[in-house]
Amino acid sequence: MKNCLTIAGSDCSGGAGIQADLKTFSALGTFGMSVVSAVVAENTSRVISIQDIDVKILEDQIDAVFEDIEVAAVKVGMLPGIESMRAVAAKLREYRPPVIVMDPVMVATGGGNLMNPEALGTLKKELIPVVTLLTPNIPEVEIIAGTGIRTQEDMKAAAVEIHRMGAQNVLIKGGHLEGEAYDLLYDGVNFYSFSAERIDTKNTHGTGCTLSSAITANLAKGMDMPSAVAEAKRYLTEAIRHGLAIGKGHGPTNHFHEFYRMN
Ligand SMILES: Nc1ncnc2c1ncn2[C@@H]1O[C@H](COP(=O)(O)OP(=O)(O)OP(=O)(O)O)[C@@H](O)[C@H]1O
Ligand SMILES: Cc1ncc(CO)c(N)n1
Repeated sequence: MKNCLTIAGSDCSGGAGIQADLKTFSALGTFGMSVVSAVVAENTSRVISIQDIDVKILEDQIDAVFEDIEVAAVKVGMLPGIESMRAVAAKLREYRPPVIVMDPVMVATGGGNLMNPEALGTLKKELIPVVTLLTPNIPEVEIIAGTGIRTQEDMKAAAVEIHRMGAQNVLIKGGHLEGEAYDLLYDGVNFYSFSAERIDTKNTHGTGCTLSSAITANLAKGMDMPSAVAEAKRYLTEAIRHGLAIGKGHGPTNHFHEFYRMN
């Protein structure tokens, strides 16, 4: 079995963050481990408050995993500010895991800032250059690349720009655009399109976390990048289709739908 590590925030309501990542890692047959970067008091409707984890114990958690266990792939999710970004970037440079997938989480589905906007420069300078794959949504692309995104051509241009910043691969998620659920992968040479039907639901809490951790698990299992993304998207689409009407706001994705188990 391959071992996957998520470095991310805790969502006490279980739909996003490390909780979504660990459920996905398990559902896809990998062994999941987690380093907590922040504790977020949130639910399907709102973010109440956030406590950043002290940098020392953030670093110690990463050391605890890497000094003892072989890590096939790392997923990085919410990093709340400059200090946590610097610490994680330094540890990733030190331990050099074979795969690093980063979801540059900025805002929760139900609203609420999860990243200090002042950390944008650190994200660009220290983290983007070390990642195997960056998986921004449209608003995150607009902030990172500094351009408005309305069309698939805009997505292509922004993917090239983010690749230039140092990300080996870029997957721009089109969930925030209208029409089909269209995502675009760029590996520095080729573009790959991934389309799925848009499911009419408000239960989309944790979709981004689920997709990036599914890609991480698939890469850990040895798939190439386009296959890992295609399979993860298939998993996610079914997890949304069977999404759970839990809570009063955006319910979570469902990791135990029959479709995926049977396939
Ligand atoms: N209603 C939907 N039906 C099908 N696929 C969807 C739907 N909404 C989003 N997706 C897909 O879910 C993935 C996540 O996309 P999105 O752009 O919503 O990311 P995100 O904003 O980072 O997610 P999160 O809500 O977790 O923050 C993408 O593959 C996107 O195409
Ligand atoms: C902890 C955490 N990470 C990521 C997201 C993105 O939806 C969230 N809502 N909460």
